[in-house]
Amino acid sequence: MTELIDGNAVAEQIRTDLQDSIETLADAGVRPGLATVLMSDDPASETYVSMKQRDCEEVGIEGIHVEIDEDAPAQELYDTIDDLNADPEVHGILVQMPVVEQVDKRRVLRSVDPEKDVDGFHPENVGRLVAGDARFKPCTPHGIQKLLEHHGVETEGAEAVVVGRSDIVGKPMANLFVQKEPLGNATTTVCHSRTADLAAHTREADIVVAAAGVPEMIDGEMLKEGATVIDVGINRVDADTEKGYELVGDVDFESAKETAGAITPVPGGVGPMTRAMLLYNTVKAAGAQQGVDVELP
Ligand SMILES: Nc1nc2c(c(=O)[nH]1)N[C@@H](CN(C=O)c1ccc(C(=O)N[C@@H](CCC(=O)O)C(=O)O)cc1)CN2
Repeated sequence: MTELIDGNAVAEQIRTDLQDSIETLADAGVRPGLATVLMSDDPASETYVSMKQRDCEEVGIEGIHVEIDEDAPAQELYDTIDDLNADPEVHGILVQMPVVEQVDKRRVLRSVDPEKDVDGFHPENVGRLVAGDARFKPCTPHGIQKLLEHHGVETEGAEAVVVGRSDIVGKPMANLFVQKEPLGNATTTVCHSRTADLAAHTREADIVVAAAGVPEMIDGEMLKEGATVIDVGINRVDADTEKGYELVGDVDFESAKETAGAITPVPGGVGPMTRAMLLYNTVKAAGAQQGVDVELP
């Protein structure tokens, strides 16, 4: 029987477990603050940011949302980041990606104070992750590690294939899998758009992380029997539904579940975990900045 890896359930558990740390901070007079910044009219980005703000409210984090017109000069975004860096009530800053074309993405990543960089995208934090001394693990790959842990999936000695090499998922996921630490120690291959024979790699994998952004590109024939399949893709494809689209992953779920031992659904798999780990990083940031020892789940 194929096991369904329920991201909503694990995320709910993490939010519940974070309550103790949030209370510890409250006892010290600290309310964690997370600023989300959106400079885009992409409907998916708007959805994600409002979900993140709703999560903050639910767990007792102060959510601050800044929306910048997508046609505004890039300087408005750079100035906003400077203001949030200087605001002592803001412990975490997240600039929703992708940013509009007039903005220099690398400048944005460099501008966020590394101690408030709850995405873990600042070059200093990327370097620390690679060096095995992560300050903030990027939310999606960290969430995937938590899913694997909750479902007892062994990474040590496993063959892991990461499909996709994005800065947000593919690269940090591969870096976490190769670390000499729990939920690491995997023999890791990164496949991408120029990989000659993708299926030859995925068929050897005990763990497949699909993060290429191509709807349903991985099917059951491309998998090893019993593999754990983590689907990061959240693609909106036209459909005859109320919203005019449906969400599909990078994995063809119906086909893959015939071969996989365990699999995440879309929606309800990795997405909720990305949001839960953002709360986790915000609580961690608040504790570090205010000198309060918080125990994290
Ligand atoms: N600054 C960042 N930008 C982006 C990140 C990130 O980690 N930091 N990741 C992605 C997408 N993402 C976060 O913003 C994200 C994707 C999906 C979900 C989610 O909860 N998905 C739900 C379905 C939501 C829906 O109905 O559309 C699910 O899968 O169940 C949360 C966050 C890009 N940008």
